[in-house]
Amino acid sequence: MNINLLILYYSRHGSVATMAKHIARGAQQVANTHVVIRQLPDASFTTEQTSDPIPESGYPYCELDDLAECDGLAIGSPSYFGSMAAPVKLFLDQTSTLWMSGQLIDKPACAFASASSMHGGHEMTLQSMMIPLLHHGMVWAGLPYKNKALINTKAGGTPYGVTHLASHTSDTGLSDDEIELCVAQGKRLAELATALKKRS
Ligand SMILES: Cc1cc2nc3c(=O)[nH]c(=O)nc-3n(C[C@H](O)[C@H](O)[C@H](O)COP(=O)(O)O)c2cc1C
Repeated sequence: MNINLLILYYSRHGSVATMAKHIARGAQQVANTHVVIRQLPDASFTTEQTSDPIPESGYPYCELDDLAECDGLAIGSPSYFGSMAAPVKLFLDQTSTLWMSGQLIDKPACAFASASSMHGGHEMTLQSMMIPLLHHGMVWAGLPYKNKALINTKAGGTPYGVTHLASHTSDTGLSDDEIELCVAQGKRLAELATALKKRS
């Protein structure tokens, strides 16, 4: 049995994009896991999408079908004022048809985030993405404390999902603990997606 995981993110400066790649690496440690990575375009103030349909660089933009077809979801955003960034909310607000058809029920989901201050909303940002996915009936996949990096980290990383503490000025990238937690998060999502798909 194969499982399809969707890793969906918005990233303006690259931190969340880097996390997505490490989460994919973890997911790919689980046999028969196919990972699809998709990004989201910027949102404009007029709420019209102004981006070209094909991004200048990186992964294709996410379409609703990518979400409908996944067996598990990792969704990532920068922390903007302690919450998910507008492009992520805009995408989620277009998922009513999936909510009505119940297509995401009993599929596992996790969230990941990057924030530039230690107490500036890591958990709140994860929680903001968790709530709509719980409405969809998805099963939350956090990070258990058996991952020692959760205790050791001096930067990001929470039991609600992996985060990155980005620098205000020049970000030096993810810490070793943050990378370890990204990989653990991806692996756990793939394992849960496999178990839940077998059960259905
Ligand atoms: C509009 C805006 C609001 C932000 N709000 C917060 C915040 O509430 N807390 C925080 O720690 N960082 C905040 N930041 C910093 C970003 O979360 C941080 O730079 C993040 O790492 C960006 O991710 P990216 O590199 O994937 O774009 C904010 C940045 C912007 C542009």
